[in-house]
Amino acid sequence: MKNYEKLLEVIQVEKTYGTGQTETEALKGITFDVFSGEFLGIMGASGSGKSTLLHCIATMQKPTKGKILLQGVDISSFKSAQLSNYRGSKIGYLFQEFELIDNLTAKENILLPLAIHGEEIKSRDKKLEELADQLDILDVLQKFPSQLSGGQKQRVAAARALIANPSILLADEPTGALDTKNAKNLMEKLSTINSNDDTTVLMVTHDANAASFCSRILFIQDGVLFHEMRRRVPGESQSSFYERILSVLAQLGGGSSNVL
Ligand SMILES: Nc1ncnc2c1ncn2[C@@H]1O[C@H](COP(=O)(O)OP(=O)(O)OP(=O)(O)O)[C@@H](O)[C@H]1O
Repeated sequence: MKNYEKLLEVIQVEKTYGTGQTETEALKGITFDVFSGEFLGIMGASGSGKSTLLHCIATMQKPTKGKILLQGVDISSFKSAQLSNYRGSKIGYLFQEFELIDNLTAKENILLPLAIHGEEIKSRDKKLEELADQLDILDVLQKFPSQLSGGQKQRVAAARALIANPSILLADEPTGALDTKNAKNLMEKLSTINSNDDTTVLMVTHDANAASFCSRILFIQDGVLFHEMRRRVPGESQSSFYERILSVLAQLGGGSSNVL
């Protein structure tokens, strides 16, 4: 059994966009912890605030109120060098639409975050090889994004998000642009990396299949926490967890569909 430590604390976070008639309260005071080594899912209907939450954690948005602490330190207190370190090596970000750079090879895309942060790239050769092996992209490293399948593109993007050894991988709908087979393949690989390397993952998803790989799921409704569910240990099967996820989604208004 893993020894979980508190890695991230989200404390009463509120986020309001716009003012007056255009004002939208995307997050209305949300509180939860993320423990080191866990695979945490965030689910909720469209517009419930999931991406806003991830953007606040990634410092792409600033909460209107509340705090986010990484290992006890308020991320809003970071000055530019700390902020750059946080964005460059404490968090990794995996987007729905891959966001690879077309005129760089897969390998160059993966190493880009290190180049941006002025790291000695050679020292990461071992990490690159290890990730490429884990994500099954060793034979496409010299190819350009246009020469890759959607599944390969997302696995390259995952390697890029993980190359700097982040404390936490933030994944925003990582299977959203993939077919069922590639989605399952990506989730299996992320799940293995999560358990073997103890990489903490925080993943927003609409997809109950993808969510069934998580160890815990937070359900958000209208900017607040609606429900929390944990995969039973030891040994709840993925299919049993999947069925329980579907039943919560149904309460949230998702009907019998596996996608909200
Ligand atoms: N930049 C923005 N300016 C104004 N309103 C915004 C902005 N971004 C999001 N919103 C609003 O905030 C609310 C939450 O949006 P958010 O994108 O966080 O939801 P979500 O749960 O990720 O949705 P989806 O599943 O559709 O991606 C929505 O009402 C949305 O219209």
